[in-house]
Amino acid sequence: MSTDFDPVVPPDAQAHREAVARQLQLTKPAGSLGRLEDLGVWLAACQGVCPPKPLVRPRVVVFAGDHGVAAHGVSAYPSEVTVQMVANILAGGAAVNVLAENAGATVRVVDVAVDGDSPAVVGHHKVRRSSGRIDREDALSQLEVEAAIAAGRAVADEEVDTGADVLVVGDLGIGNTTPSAVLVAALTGTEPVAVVGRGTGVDDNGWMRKAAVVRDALRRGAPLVHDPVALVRTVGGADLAAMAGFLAQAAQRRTPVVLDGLVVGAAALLAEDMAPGSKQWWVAGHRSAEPAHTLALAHLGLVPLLELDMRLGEGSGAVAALPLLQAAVRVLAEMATFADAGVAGPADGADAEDEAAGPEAG
Ligand SMILES: Cc1cc2ncn([C@H]3O[C@H](COP(=O)(O)O)[C@@H](O)[C@H]3O)c2cc1C
Ligand SMILES: O=C(O)c1cccnc1
Repeated sequence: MSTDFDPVVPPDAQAHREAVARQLQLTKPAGSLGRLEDLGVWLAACQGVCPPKPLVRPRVVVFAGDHGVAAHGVSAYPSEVTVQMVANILAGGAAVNVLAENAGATVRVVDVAVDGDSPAVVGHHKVRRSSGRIDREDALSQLEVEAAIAAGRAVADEEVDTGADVLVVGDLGIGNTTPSAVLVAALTGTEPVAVVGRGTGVDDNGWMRKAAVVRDALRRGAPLVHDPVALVRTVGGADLAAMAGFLAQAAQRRTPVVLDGLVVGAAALLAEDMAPGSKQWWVAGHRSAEPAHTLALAHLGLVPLLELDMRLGEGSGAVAALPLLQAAVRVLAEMATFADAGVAGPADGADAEDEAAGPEAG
């Protein structure tokens, strides 16, 4: 079944140890590159090799889908924008395209549930047109939720099989911050008002309509919090289900993923429940300005790399962080060691070796 996952294999402990030791041999005071060092160690462990190989094929996958709630005043923009933005991404004009090009990454769009005929996207993974209006009806049928999760998994397999060495997940779909807020509230046990943000920039009246929709949907979803598939079927959507399948499958395929903001964060909560331990293969690219994103990150125990007050989606915050991953790998692989460079190491009595034996991250 599309919803059964094998136990997650953690990133490689031996490569992790070697990377921690190598960081101490490089020509810098121990620990002086801070979290950039941890990032390099994690990527070496994900690759199972130290020094790690440069990231040569970063790939961004944007999952697009519409939402029935968008017709009820929860967004500052109309639903037509979704299909129009799919075209914009395919033409290379969206923020994610520019940020991806800046990082040497390529972008793919997967139409899972766009309400209209989206222009040519590679492969057919469409589950339905728009997900159901979650405050009154289920987002998906049982067959549809299984198809959506399977689609996300198949896309992850395709990307890994064609050489992606790091994956970035993005979202596109007017209204999608509403089901995402519901999922985060349900899975973190939070009050509706604390998860409702401005999304694309709704005004006060829009915010109140959104809060009412979140409250009603949360009531429908509350009994299902221990069943992630039932939860996303009832109060999520096809795009969120596909993202969850993609995230869990990336972990199955031992491929690192950079997470984006609230929408991807909601899918990550689902994926971690579907395949516990998957989060060891993810890094949080940024902290979105959406309040529910902070709750999702805290629940997953992930600390974001960037805090730029971004609130766009499309994978933009994750792609903005991608150059840090590339830098972290190169530092660990390309810096000279004290021995190579003829630079004196720590003075006698310094405790660099103690630090090497310290607790392992990740
Ligand atoms: C032009 C435009 C480009 C976008 N790119 C991502 N989003 C983001 O905003 C939408 C979610 O916010 P809400 O829940 O308030 O509708 C999604 O399309 C998401 O991908 C965009 C939104 C717009 C308007
Ligand atoms: O954080 C996000 O994922 C987000 C925020 C606003 C709009 N769309 C997505």
